[in-house]
Amino acid sequence: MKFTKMHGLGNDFILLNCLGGTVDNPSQLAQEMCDRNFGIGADGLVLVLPSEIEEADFRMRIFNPDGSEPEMCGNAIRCFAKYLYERDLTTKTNLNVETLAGIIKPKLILEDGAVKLVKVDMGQPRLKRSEIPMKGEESEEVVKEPVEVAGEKFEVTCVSMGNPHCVIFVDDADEAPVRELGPKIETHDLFPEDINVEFIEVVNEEELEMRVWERGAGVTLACGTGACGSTVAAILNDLTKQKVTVHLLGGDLVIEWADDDHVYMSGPATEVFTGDYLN
Ligand SMILES: N[C@@H](CCC[C@H](N)C(=O)O)C(=O)O
Repeated sequence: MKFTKMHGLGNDFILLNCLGGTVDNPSQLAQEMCDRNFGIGADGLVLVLPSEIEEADFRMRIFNPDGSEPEMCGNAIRCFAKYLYERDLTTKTNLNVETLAGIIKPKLILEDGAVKLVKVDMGQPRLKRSEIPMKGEESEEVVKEPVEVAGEKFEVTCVSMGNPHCVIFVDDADEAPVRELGPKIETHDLFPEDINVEFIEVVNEEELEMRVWERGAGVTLACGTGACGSTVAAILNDLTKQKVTVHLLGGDLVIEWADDDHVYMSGPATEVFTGDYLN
């Protein structure tokens, strides 16, 4: 089985070209291929699929290393768009991609014919409690809500970018208890579909420092939807301007929650190698 290994700021993926037919049991395959000791090793398995809906050019499915299927992945969709363009599978530089979070629109920014950056219209953030989803009485937004985890109290701001994010503001991102609290918050009773957890230090009005624990994956070097959700959370808390640079362990993303209520994410995508998986 031919595969391509790519990453977006160190958040790494295995891409499979399924334009001619999909794979059996992608959930199982993701668990095997993403294993860093017994497989190729990755934070997710991405299927490149045709779309059957008229407004979309292609369809992306992504599976976490634990086999679960999230609605969206920001870093993967930049890799997805670059993969299609560089393999001449499309000539379009503006794509409409069907995902479980709706149609997401990556735009390739070229320099001397090569893909330099990908700017993605990630759509509107969903703020209602039921949209995140989060248990409890319905509210228009979940901002600075007290939550008790492992005997400690935290204030959380929650945002859905198609997939769910729980944002906690901290004084020092490097000291954030990502590995200790991440898994406990991920599976907290409040979140019926589990949740991604972002620890955010506000550097200034235009910069955030982020550490992330991803649902179904654990610590990763970057999370695109997480950077978008965290920017929205920072703005809801009056902490930053509408456009910020988010510093992640793997590099920087520029995120803007624009006047049209859409969130825009700009960042790189990198191909690392191709191979043949012997299964
Ligand atoms: N790394 C991703 C998000 C991948 C999905 C996530 N683990 C989830 O379960 O929602 C990104 O770049 O957005």
